[in-house]
Amino acid sequence: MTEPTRRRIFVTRQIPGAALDRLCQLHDVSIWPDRVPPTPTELLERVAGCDGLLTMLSDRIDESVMKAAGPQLKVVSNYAVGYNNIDLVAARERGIRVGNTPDVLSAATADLAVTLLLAAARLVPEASAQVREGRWGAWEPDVLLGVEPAGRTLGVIGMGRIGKTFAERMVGGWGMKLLYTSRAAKQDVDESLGGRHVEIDELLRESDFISLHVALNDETRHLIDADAFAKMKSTAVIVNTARGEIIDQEALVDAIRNKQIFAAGLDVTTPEPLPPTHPLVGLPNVLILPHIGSATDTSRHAMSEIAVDNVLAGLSDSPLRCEVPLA
Ligand SMILES: NC(=O)c1ccc[n+]([C@@H]2O[C@H](COP(=O)([O-])OP(=O)(O)OC[C@H]3O[C@@H](n4cnc5c(N)ncnc54)[C@H](O)[C@@H]3O)[C@@H](O)[C@H]2O)c1
Ligand SMILES: O=C(O)[C@H](O)CO
Repeated sequence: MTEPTRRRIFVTRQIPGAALDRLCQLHDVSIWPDRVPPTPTELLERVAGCDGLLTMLSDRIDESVMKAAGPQLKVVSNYAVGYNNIDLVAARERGIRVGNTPDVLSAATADLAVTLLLAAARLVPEASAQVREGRWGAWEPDVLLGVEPAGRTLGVIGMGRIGKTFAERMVGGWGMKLLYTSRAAKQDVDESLGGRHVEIDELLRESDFISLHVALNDETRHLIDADAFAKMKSTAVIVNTARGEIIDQEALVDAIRNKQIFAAGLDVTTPEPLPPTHPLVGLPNVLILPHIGSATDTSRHAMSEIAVDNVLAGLSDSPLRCEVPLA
């Protein structure tokens, strides 16, 4: 019996768990050894001759990368649910399947959005800094007064898997009233969470807490700009666990400085990493985390399994376990 053909795979970072072992047993796998991503030039060099790529959200997989890989490239498996780093049009034109890792990270990411919302609303970054830096003078009745979510209005922008998981937590736990935007009203959200599908302007005006859960694409880039901040309440808290580019960051800096909104909690920024000298970093009522939404042991192991399954399916010309539609 002939051995199945071993294919060439490039994996752009070491990933948690044992899933890669399955790939290595069947194929010739090369894994980028560093903790920092390959540069665009290094990526072009490393993909040459590959049949499959297992990529991270920080790798830009555009036409030049697909071309550098060669016409035998069958599959790009992204280790993320978001796939804004991949040129889907170029993939479709070249007959390359694209995979992602949905669902298994929804709970972890929704939990982090809750964390950001509560921590930003209670001014945790500044409170913590006061203790660490020896600026905590005394217990005082009127400093570091935050805002409470209970019974207030929550605006969820993008009612997909994570948006809904987050809304369940905030409506169930804090009795929040729910407004949301999405391409269409969601009957299950309206019925189970008392949600109301609204236009974005109404959501921006009425919400006390706003959380972003849309995918990044041409329609959502800078969706939250200076005009949007101008519509928000001065007591509003905004949370972003989606993608940094959905917020116009200069407008966010102005909105915080001018007290147009109360606070912000960000897991995602532009660029990533955000330089420590960036004006957002110095603002006491902005909490910034290093893109850790899916960073739990459970989620990342499950993402590894799906990402490897996606590569294996793509190499055998089968539908992927989680396939991004290209049409
Ligand atoms: N911080 C993190 O670590 C982390 C982890 C997971 C996901 N994410 C981000 O969260 C996003 C959402 O993940 P998900 O699993 O909920 O995806 P999803 O596809 O289930 O939800 C995204 C929602 O955005 C909506 N949407 C997309 N484009 C839109 C547009 N132009 N106008 C209106 N609505 C639009 C879709 O209809 C969908 O309901 C991902 O795309 C990713 O960018 C971040
Ligand atoms: O899109 C995603 O999956 C996140 O940004 C990282 O898990």
